[in-house]
Amino acid sequence: MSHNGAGRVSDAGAVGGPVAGAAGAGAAEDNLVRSWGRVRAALRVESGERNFDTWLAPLALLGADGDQVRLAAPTAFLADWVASHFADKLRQHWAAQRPGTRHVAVAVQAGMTATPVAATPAAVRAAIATAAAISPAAMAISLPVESRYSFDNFIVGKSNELAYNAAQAVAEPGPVGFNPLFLHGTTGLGKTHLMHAIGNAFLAEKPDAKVAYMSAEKFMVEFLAALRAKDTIAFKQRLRSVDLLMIDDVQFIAGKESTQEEFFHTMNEIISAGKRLVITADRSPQNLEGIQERILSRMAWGLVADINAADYELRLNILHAKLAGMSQNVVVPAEVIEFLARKITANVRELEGALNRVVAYAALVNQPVTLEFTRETLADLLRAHEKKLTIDEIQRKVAEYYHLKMTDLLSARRAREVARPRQVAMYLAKRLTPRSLPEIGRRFGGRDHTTVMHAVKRIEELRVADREIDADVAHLTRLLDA
Ligand SMILES: Nc1ncnc2c1ncn2[C@@H]1O[C@H](COP(=O)(O)OP(=O)(O)OP(=O)(O)O)[C@@H](O)[C@H]1O
Repeated sequence: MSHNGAGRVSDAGAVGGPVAGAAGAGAAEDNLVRSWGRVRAALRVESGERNFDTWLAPLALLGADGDQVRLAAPTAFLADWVASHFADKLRQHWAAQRPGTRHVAVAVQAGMTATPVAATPAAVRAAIATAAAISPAAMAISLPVESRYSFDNFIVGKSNELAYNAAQAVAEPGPVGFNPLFLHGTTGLGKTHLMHAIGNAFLAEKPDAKVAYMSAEKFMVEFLAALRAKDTIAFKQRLRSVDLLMIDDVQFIAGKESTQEEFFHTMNEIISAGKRLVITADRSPQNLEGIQERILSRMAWGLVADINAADYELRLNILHAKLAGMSQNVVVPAEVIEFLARKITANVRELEGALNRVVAYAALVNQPVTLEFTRETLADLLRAHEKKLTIDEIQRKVAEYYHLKMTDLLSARRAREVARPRQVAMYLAKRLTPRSLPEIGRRFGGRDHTTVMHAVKRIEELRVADREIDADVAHLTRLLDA
């Protein structure tokens, strides 16, 4: 895919750039955030909800200077896509908001969360609200929760059931046995999802309640802005008047002393007033470094629930649920779902992203989703997850599968019942490992590289002509988890 038009892809500007960073609360940045809100609103209408959510919602505003606006995308794929499909629109809408804008650069910002602070729908809604002459200060408590995250579409398994049950308890009216609720787990395992689900369920029970959700980074940015504007009293009052306060990714304030001071007092006031507090972090309180002891012990007073990596069964259930919720009419065979669940193990965000990518691409190029199509579409992602398969493992599995001894497989015997499995093993070694033909030859009893080449060719032909061999190879590939 080419980086045409707006895709003057540059290095990612720092997250601490003019908009997303702590120092970015000035009037110019406010204007920029408001413009971004309007650009996004226009794009949402123009492109349709589905396209917008898939391709444009994950973008974050990094900043602007001269004739250029800088955006960030969480993956290279998305950056490419946006550059090649939305370049003109982005440029056109930005130029309308910010005269003189001639380029919109989309940078890849690895590790960026799906909803960076400067571009969460909440921030955008708040930005639009601000544009409609609500004072920026009102943003602090008016950050709405996202309706698309609910308890209903959170899939429960062993790794997250404690967190899920605790979250439900916090959302129910009536007394809660613990406060705060502290949810922790590594990235992309559903902490933010659960927070929004709490907010939605709480508001469903008590529509007049005041609910605030914000990232710890946003807490800091707003607090520092209030400090600068000598308006901290209003900041404190706004935040402490809520019925349910949720602070996401609290590890962000590690080492930020004045913010921690304020955070500690906010926590205390909320808890002692009997309001609910939910906090998330990427690790447990005892493993958070750079956070004041008194904050840690306050957190540990409540309920600390961890979310662990999803196991295979949960990954499978999540994929089925996400697929059922998709609007595209694309058939995804069970073997593809199983393949994704087997391969993408680290976090749910990535799992969901992989499924979206395959489905969106299949719809775009009008092709059926097959295992091969999935492998090709996700080649970069899968490479990163590849476990190092060795020739030795392949030989063992093949020998076992065909009920042969290893010594036979590696011997000089040419009888068909040994020679064919040997060719299959060579073929798999070539396809599934980065080893060269001469090296594979050496590992198969010192054979020449032309023998290996011949074996690979032969099996390729047989896979087309002989169903049984094709099924054997497919089965072995699965057994090898490749
Ligand atoms: N159990 C689950 N069921 C359904 N969807 C899930 C589940 N767990 C995670 N997800 C989805 O995975 C994506 C990432 O989750 P989320 O943003 O909540 O992660 P997180 O733990 O807050 O990550 P980070 O620490 O990076 O902010 C979301 O789209 C969320 O809906």
